[in-house]
Amino acid sequence: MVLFSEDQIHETKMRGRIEVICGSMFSGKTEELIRRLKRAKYAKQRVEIFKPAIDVRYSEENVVSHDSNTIASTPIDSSASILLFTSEIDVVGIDEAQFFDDGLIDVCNQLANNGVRVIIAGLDMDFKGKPFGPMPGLCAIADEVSKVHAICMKCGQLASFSHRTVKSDKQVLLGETAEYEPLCRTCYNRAIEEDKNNL
Ligand SMILES: Nc1ncnc2c1ncn2[C@@H]1O[C@H](COP(=O)(O)OP(=O)(O)O)[C@@H](O)[C@H]1O
Ligand SMILES: Cc1cn([C@H]2C[C@H](O)[C@@H](COP(=O)(O)O)O2)c(=O)[nH]c1=O
Ligand SMILES: [Zn+2]
Repeated sequence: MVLFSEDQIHETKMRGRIEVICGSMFSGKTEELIRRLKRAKYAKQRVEIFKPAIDVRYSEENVVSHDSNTIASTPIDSSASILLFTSEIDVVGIDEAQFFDDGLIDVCNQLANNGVRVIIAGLDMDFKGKPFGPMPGLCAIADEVSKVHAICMKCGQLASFSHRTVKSDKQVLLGETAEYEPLCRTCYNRAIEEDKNNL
């Protein structure tokens, strides 16, 4: 699998395609998204970046990684708004895609069919280990999916799961290290068993 995109044709030539960067929290999705978008800007491409307006964790306007890398973005409430901002655009970046409606799948297909390179970052699974929002559909239509991993906070192996450490059953609960920890499959299953026993 090609983990990081360094393909000259994909990066600098006008050709519609969909790239998905997915994984658990703290796996480097936003950093990788920002890296690809900054490279597109160096290549003098016209770039537009979107995030869900509900994601006000680090900034209302910018896309910001856990390591404080940042890039300016347009916060929007609905995936349909993306089409209003993307005439004359070469590359579209979307962060926290799991929070968008399912209409995002059609929007991304339309953009790619019109020659736009679409780069999407999002959580593939919620805290219950279930597929999150439009992410499975986006993975299905993507030309390339990069699954990235955090480091398990309990054993140091690669982590694919986001364990919620506070009591809440809502699917959407914004948070960082005070609310979530990335865990590998073994440590996640153990933590879920412990959570059940502590109810
Ligand atoms: N357990 C962890 N494993 C890996 N990176 C971590 C961990 N905890 C904190 N980080 C930090 O998170 C950064 C990745 O942040 P970010 O790109 O925002 O991730 P994501 O968008 O996937 O949540 C890493 O560079 C590192 O500084
Ligand atoms: C697992 C999980 C996460 N969230 C929230 C928590 C954060 O605000 C974002 C994920 O951000 P990151 O850039 O991937 O670290 O999503 C949630 O609402 N529900 C969940 O199940
Ligand atoms: Zn582990």
